[in-house]
Amino acid sequence: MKQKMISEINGDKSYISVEIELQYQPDLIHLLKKEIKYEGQRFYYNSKNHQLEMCGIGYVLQARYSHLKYDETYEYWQNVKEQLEKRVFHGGQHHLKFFGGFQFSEHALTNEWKDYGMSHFVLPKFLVTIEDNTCYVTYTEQSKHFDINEMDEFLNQLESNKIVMEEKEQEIMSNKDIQSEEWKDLVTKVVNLMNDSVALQKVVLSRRRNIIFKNKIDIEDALQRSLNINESSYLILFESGSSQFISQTPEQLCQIDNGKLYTNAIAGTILRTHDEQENQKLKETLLNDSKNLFEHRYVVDSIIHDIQSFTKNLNYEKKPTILTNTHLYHLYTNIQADLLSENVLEIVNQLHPTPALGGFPKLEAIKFIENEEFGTRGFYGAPIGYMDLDNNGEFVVSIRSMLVKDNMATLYSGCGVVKDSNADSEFEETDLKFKPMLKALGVM
Ligand SMILES: C=C(O[C@@H]1C=C(C(=O)O)C=C[C@H]1O)C(=O)O
Repeated sequence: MKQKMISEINGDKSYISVEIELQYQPDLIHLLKKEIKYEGQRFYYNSKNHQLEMCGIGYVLQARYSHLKYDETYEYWQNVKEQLEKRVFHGGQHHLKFFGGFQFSEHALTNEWKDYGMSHFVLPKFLVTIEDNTCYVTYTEQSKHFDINEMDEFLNQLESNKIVMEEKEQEIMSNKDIQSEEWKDLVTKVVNLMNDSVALQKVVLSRRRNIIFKNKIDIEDALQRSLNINESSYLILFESGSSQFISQTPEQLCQIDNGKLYTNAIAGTILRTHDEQENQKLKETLLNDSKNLFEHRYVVDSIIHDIQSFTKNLNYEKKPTILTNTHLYHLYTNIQADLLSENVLEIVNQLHPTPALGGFPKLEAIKFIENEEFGTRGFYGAPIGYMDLDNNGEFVVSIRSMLVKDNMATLYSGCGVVKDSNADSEFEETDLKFKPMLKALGVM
């Protein structure tokens, strides 16, 4: 059914944003495929409980900085909001969001990541949001370019028949770990260092795998495969220029919702088997394993320390529970508090990186990673998410992720190293953490 815009809008503000409610729910992966002409300027976001799915098509503006600029990005969004004329053609709230992320740490921008700013947020021209089973289409444009016919064209495209998405067999030219032996040596080096001195107690070390295909990687196929697995995980795509970053992460950094902060600690891992009886034992083992509990404790304590100055009424379970992924069990603790600050990005900045991705003590661990780890993390393990018009928002820790460029994918995975760690078992754990992206690529 075609939706008609009811009125012309002549605002004198810099941006105009109009929103309608659709009477049906389009398939957003199909939509990305249909809007391939916007490739390089699209994002996709599916929340962990799958209650919020959205995709951005075309970028009206991009706020990008060559440094980590949390405050500036927040100010930028406040300014855009002030210059925005909003119209909603339904009774509810306006769904426009400022989407983006901050790279893992302040490092020299390497070639690999140069399509993205160190801080990089975008305002979508078209945002399609499916929330609580209702679909909204939001069209945003600079006032001087605002053309309601563009919205009509977009709605027509959205309504047009589903396109056929046939998964193509992809021929692999090469599939290689990057510096795997050196990585194991690095794990052993850290373990020795930790046994000699207590200065460093936990460091998360990451490694990469490079897969080259004969043809260009089909990103919509990759997203569809990830969705089919139906993990209790987020699914995110963030495009810029000729780069496409994907993460299927189980890990939330924080959610800010009307003055409340929700965050969690995920750290401590055991590999699942196919035998349910064996799995019950594994879960018991994980819940009582001192190495894993120790790793987990650091993350919980550090989060609590980091949020103390801007929260009150802190609430969390004193004992972790189990988070189940397809191949892994993790230790998991939910943390909630009332917020004293409404600056979402200040909170993101305080929390990132938790020792689940950095280590403990935080600064020493980050320094170690900067100096010793091979390659640049870029958006791997970094905060990616959105802020809305009410300054609510959600950011994830973008693990189980990869950077795709044309026919090449670079996969990232890491694990916490403590003084009892063993290089071979950490290698095996990181191998399993590649699996979500290998599946997305149809490699397994
Ligand atoms: C670093 C990663 O995972 C993190 C590290 C974990 C661990 O060391 O046990 C568990 C979950 C994540 O917080 C990754 O998946 O790359």
